[in-house]
Amino acid sequence: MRAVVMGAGSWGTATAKVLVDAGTDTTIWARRPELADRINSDHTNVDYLPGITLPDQLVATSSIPDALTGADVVVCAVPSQSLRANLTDWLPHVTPETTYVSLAKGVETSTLLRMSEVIAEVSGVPAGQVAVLSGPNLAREVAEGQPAATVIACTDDGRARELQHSFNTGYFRPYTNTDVVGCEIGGAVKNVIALACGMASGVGFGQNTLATIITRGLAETIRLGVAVGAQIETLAGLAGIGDLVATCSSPLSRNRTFGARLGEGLSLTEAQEATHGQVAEGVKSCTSVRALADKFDVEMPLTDAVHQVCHGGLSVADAISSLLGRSTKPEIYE
Ligand SMILES: NC(=O)c1ccc[n+]([C@@H]2O[C@H](COP(=O)([O-])OP(=O)(O)OC[C@H]3O[C@@H](n4cnc5c(N)ncnc54)[C@H](O)[C@@H]3O)[C@@H](O)[C@H]2O)c1
Ligand SMILES: O=P(O)(O)OC[C@H](O)CO
Repeated sequence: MRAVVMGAGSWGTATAKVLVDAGTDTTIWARRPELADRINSDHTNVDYLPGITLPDQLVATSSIPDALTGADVVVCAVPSQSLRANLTDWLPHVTPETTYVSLAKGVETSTLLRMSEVIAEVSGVPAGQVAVLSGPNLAREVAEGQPAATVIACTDDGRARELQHSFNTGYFRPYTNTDVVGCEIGGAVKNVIALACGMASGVGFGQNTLATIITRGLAETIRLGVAVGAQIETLAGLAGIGDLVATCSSPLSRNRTFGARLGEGLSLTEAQEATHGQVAEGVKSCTSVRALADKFDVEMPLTDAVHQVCHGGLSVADAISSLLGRSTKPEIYE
């Protein structure tokens, strides 16, 4: 079995390392030839994972045909909003029987489709040929070989189990699940909630506030998930609460860090400049997650507030006042 990881950013590179460490024959595609050359010659990706040594067996290329021809598994490791355009370029070189694995955590803003739906629509393959890998997986920690678990979700359970084997290492433990919807909703919404946690932390609030946002963030994730067909158990698992806690708590999270910069008083443009091109998915996905919630008539006050701060000109202070000024209610409600 040969895997190709399409995208050599933080998570694409860490995932390629996992695959090689699991004994899978792996190629990584980088947009820039100089990055591919550096991975091949120095076994490093200093732009995204400085200080990490990549396995000698990892082969890099900047040629799309060379990367994709003959690949059994295509791992999609580009940002959510660019996946459709990238796939369109890749498709002529992909074998029809290929299994796709989506790493992207977002909802397409133009269509409100989840990433597995975008892959199935663009490629024309059945849903059972598309898997999702999602969990509490901060790229740097995984690349360092720190213990972590993840979920490989696919409606075709046999395919999920084959992939589980290809990604299983002594430090990275994949579980299977057939609930693709739950994994993708968990992954997309946690980025938005991490922005909210970052904002609170940037303002100077402590753990009570963060725990409140995480818990109420999970409540709105579950409301949306159930409305679109997810299983609650998935959202109580690694791709739900697991990823939510990791992302909302870690200074390594780009989303949390982006939110913290807004909380400290930086403008959206200043916060964007400070990311140095690395994607904070929640900034765009707060728009599509909010639109999906509107479509299914689901209440998501934290997502609304993040959207208003990022795209509606609301200050973080006013967002906090408006959230706390809402009418009181029972904790558990429909
Ligand atoms: N970094 C993590 O810790 C992590 C962990 C799990 C999941 N993810 C998810 O994986 C996906 C990829 O994240 P990442 O961390 O590798 O991102 P990144 O910003 O570090 O890298 C993105 C990669 O995609 C490439 N790319 C191709 N087309 C692009 C385009 N049009 N615009 C921008 N970049 C383009 C870039 O060159 C780069 O190699 C995201 O959806 C993210 O939410 C990230
Ligand atoms: O750095 P972030 O905020 O994109 O989050 C990284 C991962 O999704 C954590 O699982």
